[in-house]
Amino acid sequence: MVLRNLIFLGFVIVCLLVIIRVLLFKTGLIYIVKKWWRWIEDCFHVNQFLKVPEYNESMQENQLYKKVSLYLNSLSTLEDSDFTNLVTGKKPHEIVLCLDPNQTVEDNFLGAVVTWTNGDNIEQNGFRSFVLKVRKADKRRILKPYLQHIHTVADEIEQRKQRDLKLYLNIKRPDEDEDRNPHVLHRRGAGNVRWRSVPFTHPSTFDTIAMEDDLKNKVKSDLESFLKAKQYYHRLGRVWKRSFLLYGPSGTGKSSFVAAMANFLSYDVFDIDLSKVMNDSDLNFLLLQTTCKSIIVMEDLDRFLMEKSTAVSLSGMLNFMDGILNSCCAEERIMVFTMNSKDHIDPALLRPGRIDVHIHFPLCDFLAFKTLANSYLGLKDHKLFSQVEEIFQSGSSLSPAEIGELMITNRNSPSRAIKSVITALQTDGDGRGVGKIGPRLGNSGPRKSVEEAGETGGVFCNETGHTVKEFRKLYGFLRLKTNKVSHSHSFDSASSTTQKDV
Ligand SMILES: Nc1ncnc2c1ncn2[C@@H]1O[C@H](COP(=O)(O)OP(=O)(O)OP(=O)(O)O)[C@@H](O)[C@H]1O
Ligand SMILES: [Mg+2]
Repeated sequence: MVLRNLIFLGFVIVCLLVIIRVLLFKTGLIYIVKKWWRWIEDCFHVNQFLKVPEYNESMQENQLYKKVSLYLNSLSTLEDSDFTNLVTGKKPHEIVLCLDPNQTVEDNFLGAVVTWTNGDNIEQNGFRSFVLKVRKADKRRILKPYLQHIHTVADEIEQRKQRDLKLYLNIKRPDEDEDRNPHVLHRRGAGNVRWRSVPFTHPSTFDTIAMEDDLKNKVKSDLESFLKAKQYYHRLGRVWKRSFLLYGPSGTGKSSFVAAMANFLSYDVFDIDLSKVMNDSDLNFLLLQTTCKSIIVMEDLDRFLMEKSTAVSLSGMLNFMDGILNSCCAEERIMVFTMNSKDHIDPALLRPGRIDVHIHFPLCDFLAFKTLANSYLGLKDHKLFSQVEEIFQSGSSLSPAEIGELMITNRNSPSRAIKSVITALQTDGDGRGVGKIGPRLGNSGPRKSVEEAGETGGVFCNETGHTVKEFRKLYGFLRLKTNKVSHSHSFDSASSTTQKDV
C-alpha cells in the first residue's frame, strides 16, 4: 500500500514537472524566470561597469568599439535579446542580427556571465558606446582574457567577411555662426565629424587596368610587403605609412588605380577635397579622423598648389604628408596623391619618405591598346592591329579613357571600333605621344624608344628632375629589367636603393 502511494506520488511529481517545463518553455515564461533569477543574483553581487565609447577624446575612432560591435553581433545569445534588428547581409538572402540601441545581450566567458548594453545615447552627445557589466568578483579573473578573446574573435570575423568598403568625403567645417546653431550641429553630427561616407563600389581592379604586368605585380608586392612590415617600421621609429604619387595626363587611369588599390587591400578610401579644407590645422584634424586600413587620397594636387586654390600652406602639406599626427594610432595607412605633372612641384614635397613610390601613367601605347581591346571588345587579335601598331610607332597616342570611350561606343562592331580608334589617332592623337612622354628627357621621340620603356616602367623614387640623374636612373631601371633578382630587391626598398642606383 505504501509502495503504491509512493509510486503514485512519484508519478504526480513527474507529471507536474513535465507540465511546468512545457509551460515555461512553450510560453516563454522561462525568460521571465531567468530575468528574475538574474535580478536576485545581482542583489548579492557588486557589479562593475566598463564603457567602450565610439570615439576617444581626440575624436579618433576607438578601434575597440568596432571590435566589440563585430563580436556582439556574432553572439548566438543575440537571438535571446528582447529587441534585435534584422538587416540584410552582404550575400543574397542573408539576414543578420544587430543589437538594438539600449538593448542588452548576455555572454558567458570562463563560467562567468557578463552583459553588454548598446548604449546609444545619440541624443546626449551624438556618440555611441557599449557598456559592459561584469561582477567585481569575476573581474580580476576574466576581464583581461575576455577582452583578448573579443579581439581575436573580431579579427577572425573581419578576415572572414569581405569588408564593406566605404568612400569618405570631407565636408566643410561649419563656420562660427553655424557652430552656435544647435540644429546645424545636430545635422552635422555634433559639428566635429568631418567625413561623410557612402558605400565604395568602384569595380576597378588591377586586372581591369591597362598597364604593364610587371609594374602591376611590383605595386602589388610592394603593398603586400608594406602590410607585413609593422614591426619593421616601429623598430625604425617610422610612421607605418606608404605614400604613392600617381602622375600622368588626364584619363590615363590614376583614379581607377586608386580604386583598384582599395579593392586589392580591402581598404576604405578617404578622398580629401582640398577646396573644402579651411587651413593647415583643419587638414590635420581631417587626418586625425581617418581610420586605419584606409587609403587617403588627394587628387589633382598640382592644380591646387599651382593655382593656389587651397587654404593649406606648403608647410601644412608637408606636415600632412609626414603623417606625424597619425603616429599616435600606429596603424597602417596608405596615402595617394595624383597629379597631371610633377614638373613644377616643390621637390621637398616629392622627397623620399614623403613620397615613397612614383608611378607614371602614360598615354596609351600599343600594348595598353591591346589590353583595352581585349577587355572592352573581347579581342585578342585583329587584322587591323598591325595598322594600329604602326600609328602608335609613329608617335600618335590618345589616353586610355579616350580609346576606351570609342570602344564602348562601337562595342557591337569590333572592326568599326578599331577603325574609329585609328581615325582618332590620326586626327586627334597626332604627336600627342611624342609631346607627352618623357618631357624631362627632352624630345625623346617615339613612344617605344628605350627612354619610354623606362618611363612606362614607372615606379621610381626621388625623381627630382635633373637630367643626368634621370639617365642614371634609367640606366638603373634597365639594369633591373635584365636582372630579376636585384630588380625585386630594388623595388622592395624603393626609396633607399633607387637612390643608390642614381
Ligand atoms: N590604364 C587604363 N586602363 C583601363 N581603363 C582606363 C585606363 N585609364 C583610363 N581608363 C578608363 O578611363 C576612364 C577615366 O580614367 P581615370 O578617371 O582613372 O583617369 P585619371 O587619370 O584619373 O584622369 P584625371 O587626371 O582626369 O582625373 C575610366 O573610366 C577608366 O576606366
Ligand atoms: Mg582622376
